[in-house]
Amino acid sequence: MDPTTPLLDALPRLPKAELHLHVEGTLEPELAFALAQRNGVVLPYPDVAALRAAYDFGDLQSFLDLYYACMPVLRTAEDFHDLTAAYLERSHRDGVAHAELFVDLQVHLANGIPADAVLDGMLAALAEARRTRGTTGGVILAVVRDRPVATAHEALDAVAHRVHDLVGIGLDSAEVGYPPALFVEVFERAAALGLHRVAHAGEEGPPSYVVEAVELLGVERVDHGIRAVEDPTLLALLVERGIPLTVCPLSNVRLRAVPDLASHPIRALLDAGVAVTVNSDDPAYFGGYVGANYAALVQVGFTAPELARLAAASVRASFADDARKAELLAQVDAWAV
Ligand SMILES: Nc1ncnc2[nH]cnc12
Ligand SMILES: [Zn+2]
Repeated sequence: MDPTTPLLDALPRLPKAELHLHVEGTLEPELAFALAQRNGVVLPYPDVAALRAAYDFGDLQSFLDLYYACMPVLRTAEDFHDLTAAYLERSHRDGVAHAELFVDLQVHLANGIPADAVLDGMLAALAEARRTRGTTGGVILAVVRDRPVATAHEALDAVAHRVHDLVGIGLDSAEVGYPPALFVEVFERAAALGLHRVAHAGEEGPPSYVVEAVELLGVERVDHGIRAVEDPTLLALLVERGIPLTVCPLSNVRLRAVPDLASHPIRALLDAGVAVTVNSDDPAYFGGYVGANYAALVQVGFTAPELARLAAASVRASFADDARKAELLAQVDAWAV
C-alpha cells in the first residue's frame, strides 16, 4: 500500500474552513451549459468537451478571459442558488464546515443582473447548507480591480440596504497595474459599513502590493500573498500583525505563478511563522476542490499534524463567530488518521 493512503483517506474527515473561493470559479462546464440552455445564452464554445479543453492557462489573465466569458450564463436567483448549492454539496464531501464565498458583483451588475438576485440565490443555498449539514459561512463582495473604481462604489450602493447579508469586502481580478492603493476609499466605505476586509495581493503582483493591502486597505487576511516570501520585512509584518494568507496551491500551479508544487513557497511561508490556510480559488477550472489541494500537499511531504495545523489555521482565520470557531477547533483536535 502507498504509505500516504491512510492520510489521504482521512482528509475528508478533517474539518476545514474554505476562505478563498470565487463562486463563479465553481461553475463546472456541465452546469455552464445547463444554465446557458435554461437562459437562452450562447457560450463561446460548442460543447462541454471544447470548454474543458480550453482550460490550459498561461497566466492569470488567460484564465480570467475564460472565467468572464462563462459568467453571462448566470442570470437569475435560481442560477446563483444552484451554483452555490453545488459548491457547498461538493465541498462538504471534502470536509468544508465553513465557507466564505467571493462574488464578482460588479460583473453581474454590468450583465444586467440585480444585486438582490445574486445575493438571494447565494444566501438561500447557504441557509439550506446550514440547515441540512450544519455548514456555516457567508458572502464576500469582491471588488473587480480592473473595472472602473466608480463601479465598485456602485456595487456597494447596490448592497447598502442589506449589508448585513455580507461578511466582507475583497479585491480580485487582474492584479498587476491595479494596486490596492486605488481602492482606499472603497475599502474605507466598506469598513464604515461594518464589513471585514480582505484583498488578493502578491499572486502575480509584487510584495509592495501586499504591503499596500495591509497598510492602506487595513485587510485582515491577504488572498494568495505568496510573493510576500520575497520580502523578509513583509514576512515579519505579516507575522507580527497575525495576518493570515489564503493560499491556493493548485491555482498557483495552473496559472503558472509557480513552476510546480515542489517549488511552491507554502513551506517557506510556514517556516517564517506566517498563518497559512489552504483553499481552492476556482476549483472548477484548476483541477480540484479544497480536498485536492490538501492532497497535493501530502504529495510534497506534508504530514498529518501539519495538515491539521493548516485546517486549524483556516478556522482561526475565518470570520465565523467565536463559538463556531471553538467547536470546529475541537473537531480538528479530535481528528485522527
Ligand atoms: N485567482 C484569481 N486571482 C484574481 N482574481 C480572481 N478571480 C477569480 N480567480 C481569481
Ligand atoms: Zn482568488
